Amino acid sequence: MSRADAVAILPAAGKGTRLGEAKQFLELGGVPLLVRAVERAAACSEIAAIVIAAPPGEEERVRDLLAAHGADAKLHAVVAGGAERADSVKAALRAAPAGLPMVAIHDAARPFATPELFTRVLEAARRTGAAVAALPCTDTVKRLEGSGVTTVDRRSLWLAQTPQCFRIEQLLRAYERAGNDVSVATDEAALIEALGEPVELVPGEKENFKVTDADDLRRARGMVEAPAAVGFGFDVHAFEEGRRCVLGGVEFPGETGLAGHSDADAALHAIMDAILGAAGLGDIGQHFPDTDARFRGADSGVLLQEVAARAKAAGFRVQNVDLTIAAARPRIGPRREEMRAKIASILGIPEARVNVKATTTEGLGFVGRSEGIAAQAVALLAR
Ligand SMILES: Nc1ccn([C@@H]2O[C@H](COP(=O)(O)OP(=O)(O)OP(=O)(O)O)[C@@H](O)[C@H]2O)c(=O)n1
Ligand SMILES: C[C@](O)(CO)[C@H](O)COP(=O)(O)O
Repeated sequence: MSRADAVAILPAAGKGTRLGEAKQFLELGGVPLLVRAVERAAACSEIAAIVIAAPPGEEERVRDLLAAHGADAKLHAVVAGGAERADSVKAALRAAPAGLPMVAIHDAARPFATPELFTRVLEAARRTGAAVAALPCTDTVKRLEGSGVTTVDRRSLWLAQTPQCFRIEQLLRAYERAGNDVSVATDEAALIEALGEPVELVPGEKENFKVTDADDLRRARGMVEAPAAVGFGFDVHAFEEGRRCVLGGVEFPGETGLAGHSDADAALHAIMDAILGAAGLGDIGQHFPDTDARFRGADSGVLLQEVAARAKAAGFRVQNVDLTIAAARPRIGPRREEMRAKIASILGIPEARVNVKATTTEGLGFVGRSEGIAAQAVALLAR
């Protein structure tokens, strides 16, 4: 029968040595890892209260983050964690509310455990005293000793996850018995095993992996973030006698050019804004301000290349671009394929992924009156 008899403890005081930075505050799709882990525990109806071990000095930050994400409904306390995982868990246990006989310990670095997994492990722990989510080993396991490799019988091997659930009195007894040896235990169940008492293994979840290194972080982000992003760009430049006419990276000799700080290529500017928009990087004015003398007369092709590089640095690759130029003159049609090739080569993508369209606006508006040129573009970027 289900009952709210458990406190969830989330150790979140680690330093993220293997990742290269503390990971509990890193965001997955705009939500910090720790907040996601708390949300999963809190969604289990059998969890009545949550205690978090934060990096010392970051307790307030953790409280504020949970409140900001509306994830603090079951929060009972945030305490300062310790140098080792066991120190953090013990500090949290000391702050657990009285009257709850069960504890579910769950890594703040496991953001994808389902609430049902908490329920299943708690049910087993009420039966056995101690239970752990774990996955059977599905790869062949090798042992390397010196230069000798042998194969280990995997049929009895399981990979432990969290939640790990216990009767609180039993876990406290295990800590007491372990004394100073506690820091060598990489999980809590090992302490119960050391007492010679049973631990039940409950089938875990493949998605409940621990974010330990950079590959794990990429995988976690891939699970929650959209695989692609779309952006829209729009630009207008007025004609100005005496300037070169450059559009879509192609020069139109003999045609009146456009006014602007750079070469005023409205078409490439629209593409740049579409890419920046998809990557969430603002607009070209922020990247190449017209108050900066370095961009006077700049080749917009070079700027577009730089924009694609900045989008790539932010984790995006341009997939395709669709451009529409609104111009009474020059005539775009005869130069369309040249423009496609130029844009594709600047972006480093096949020509088939660049489309160029043109309209004269049927004589209407500022374009129709030949006062200037407008360009619109959409870009699709993949992560
Ligand atoms: N002194 C510590 C060490 C770890 N943890 C927590 O225990 C969980 C599992 O630890 P791990 O994945 O190893 O995280 P880190 O200790 O941060 O990573 P690393 O070992 O690479 O430094 C994490 O939620 C981590 O914040 C903790 O509360 N206190
Ligand atoms: C508790 C644990 O997540 C079970 O797999 C694991 O042992 C934690 O180890 P870490 O080295 O602290 O990441």
